Amino acid sequence: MTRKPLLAGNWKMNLDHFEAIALVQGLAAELADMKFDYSSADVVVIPPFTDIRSVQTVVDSDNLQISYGAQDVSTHEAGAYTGEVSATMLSKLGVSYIVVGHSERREYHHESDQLVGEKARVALAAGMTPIVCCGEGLEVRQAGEHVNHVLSQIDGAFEGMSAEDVRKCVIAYEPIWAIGTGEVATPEDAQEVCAAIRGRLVELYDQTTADTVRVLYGGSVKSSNVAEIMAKEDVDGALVGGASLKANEFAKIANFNG
Ligand SMILES: O=C(CO)COP(=O)(O)O
Repeated sequence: MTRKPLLAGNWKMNLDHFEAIALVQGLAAELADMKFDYSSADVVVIPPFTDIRSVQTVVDSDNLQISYGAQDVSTHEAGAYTGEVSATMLSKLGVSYIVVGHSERREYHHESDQLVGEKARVALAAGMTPIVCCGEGLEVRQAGEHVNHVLSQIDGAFEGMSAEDVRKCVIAYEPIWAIGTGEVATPEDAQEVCAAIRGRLVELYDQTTADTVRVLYGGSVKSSNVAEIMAKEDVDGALVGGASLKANEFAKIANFNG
C-alpha cells in the first residue's frame, strides 16, 4: 500500500492577501527550480480565509499544481451565524482541504471531539478533504497517556462515520508541546502515535481503511528534520506551521525526497 505523501503548510493567522500571492508564487518558483516532481507528493497551502480568493487566482492563472485549504469551517450551511464561513463557500473557491480540530481551535474556541467530527462531515459533504487534527499536551505526554489521549480524540471525532467517508479523510497528529516550540518530536515519537492511530482505524473499521488514510505529523517540522520523520512507516506527511511561511524552506520540505 503506497500512500502519496502530503506536505501541508498551515499559515495560521499570518500574511495578508498580497503576501499570500507572493508566497504562493515564490513557492511555485522554488519548486520549479528544484525540478520538483508533483507526482511524488501533494503540496498544499492553508492560508487564512481572507487570502483564499487570491490564492485561487494565482493557482488558476499560473496553472499551478499546488492545492489549497482552509483552517476551519462552520458546521452550518447558511444563515444567521455571524463570523462563520460555510463549506459551500469554500468549495466554490476551489478549496480542497479543511483543517478541523487544530489544537489552537480546541484550546481557544473550546472545540470538542464531537464538533470536530461534525466539521469533518460538513467538509466531506461538500466534497473536500478534512485534515482531522489530534494531539496531546505536555502533562498528558509526561504522564505516559499520550496514545490513549489521541485514540480517544480519534474515537470521538470519527464516531458514527462510515468507512467510506473515513477513507477520504487525512489525520494529523500534532503533539501540542511540539507546536511552535522548536521542540520537534523524535521520529520514533511520531511513529508511535501515527501507528497507534492506524491500528485504531483497523479496530474501528478495517485494514483497507487503515491502509488508505494518510496520517501526518505536525510540530516544529523544518527542512532539516522532515526527511527522518517522513522515513517512518506510518508517517505519510507533515502539517507545517512556521516553516511554511518561507517559500524556500517549505519547498525544501515538500522536496524532502529530492
Ligand atoms: O501547528 C502546527 C501546524 O498545524 C505546527 O506548527 P509549527 O510547525 O510552527 O510548530
